[in-house]
Amino acid sequence: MGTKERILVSGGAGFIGTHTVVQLLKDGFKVSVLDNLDNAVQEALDKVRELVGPQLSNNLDFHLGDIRNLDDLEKLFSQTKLDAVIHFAGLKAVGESVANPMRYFDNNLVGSINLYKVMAKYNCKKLVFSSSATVYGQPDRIPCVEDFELKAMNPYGRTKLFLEEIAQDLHKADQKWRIILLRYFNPIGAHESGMLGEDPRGIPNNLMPYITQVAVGRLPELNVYGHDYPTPDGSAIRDYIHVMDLADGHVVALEKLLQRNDIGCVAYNLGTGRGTSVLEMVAAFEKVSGKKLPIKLCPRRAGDATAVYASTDKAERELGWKAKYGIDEMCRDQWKWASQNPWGYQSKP
Ligand SMILES: NC(=O)c1ccc[n+]([C@@H]2O[C@H](COP(=O)([O-])OP(=O)(O)OC[C@H]3O[C@@H](n4cnc5c(N)ncnc54)[C@H](O)[C@@H]3O)[C@@H](O)[C@H]2O)c1
Ligand SMILES: O=c1ccn([C@@H]2O[C@H](COP(=O)(O)OP(=O)(O)O[C@H]3O[C@H](CO)[C@@H](O)[C@H](O)[C@H]3O)[C@@H](O)[C@H]2O)c(=O)[nH]1
Repeated sequence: MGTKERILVSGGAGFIGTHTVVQLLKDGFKVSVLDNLDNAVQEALDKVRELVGPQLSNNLDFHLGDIRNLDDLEKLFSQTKLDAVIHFAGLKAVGESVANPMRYFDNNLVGSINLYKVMAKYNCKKLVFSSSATVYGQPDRIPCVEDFELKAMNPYGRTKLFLEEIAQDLHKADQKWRIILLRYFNPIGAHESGMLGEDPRGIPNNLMPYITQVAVGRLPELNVYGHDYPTPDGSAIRDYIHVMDLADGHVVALEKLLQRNDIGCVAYNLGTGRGTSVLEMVAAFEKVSGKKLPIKLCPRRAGDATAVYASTDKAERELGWKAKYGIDEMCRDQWKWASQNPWGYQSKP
């Protein structure tokens, strides 16, 4: 297979980024990763290289840099011809964004605007953007359909909402832009090899990393936030999606972006279309890991929705993409990663 275009993957050392880079390299793309390692480590990209082997690793280069710094972007774009960008770089902790909104506006908004300026200057106007189901706010109806009204519930969500609107405006002003906005539901799981996975810094905010750290003994028990929701078991429902399905979704979106000139600026949900409750997730994880997870039933977490899941029709119809994996495979791969790497990419501190 010959090599294809060169893709800039901003934030490519992070959780979703590393899994996507593996699939891009395997698909024959050349990849330049730009990451400031704010929430990632170099070792993650070493694992990517190990996974794809020495030959495909030649198609991967890493640039330590920050999208808030125009010089870092200029340096990269002036030295390398980039054909498209998958833009993952950003901060994503909802609670932190409430406490420190300026950090989120600076990193996610200013950083992305810088990136788009430099992309335009170097005539690289093909973009896949990491949006989020957070743009649906507390949806009035489920499943969430792409043309629902959007709303932000917190500063993190506001950055995603603004960035979707900024992308629409960019395209309105200059039709050479081709932009795909991917709204991820709840990405979990890990590469099936157990070599790549999510490695959050500090105490995890999200359900699956928390469950994992309880299972390996790093945390004593799981707090289940809310057991009085109007759902069958009283806990909240989300649409969890295997990170490898998500990675494949990026590859198909990118292929479409490169092949078609009638993309415009368009949003797709990436989810499975199925909802799973917190307690169902605990049970599924216990089954694959053989570990009993101590849980504590706690009050609802402020700002959480009762039930959120995706309509996947549009992605199926227009991208030809559908998630392959279910909850059991997500838990299996999450456990493989965690049991092989209980302290993530680095050894026990
Ligand atoms: N994981 C989720 O639940 C989820 C859900 C919806 C959307 N998203 C979005 O997907 C994207 C990737 O998420 P992830 O889960 O892989 O997170 P992550 O934190 O693992 O990856 C983000 C990467 O971006 C890098 N980064 C952050 N700020 C940067 C900057 N200014 N310059 C250069 N690099 C920078 C980080 O070091 C990290 O490697 C984010 O934009 C996130 O908001 C994630
Ligand atoms: O220790 C925990 C952590 C979470 N939960 C619950 O588990 C569910 C899922 O929570 P979490 O994993 O934090 O995901 P969300 O709150 O759905 O938000 C994630 O998914 C959104 C949609 O993609 C993104 O926008 C957010 O950035 C990302 O954190 C919620 O009901 C939480 O209350 C617990 O019960 N205990």
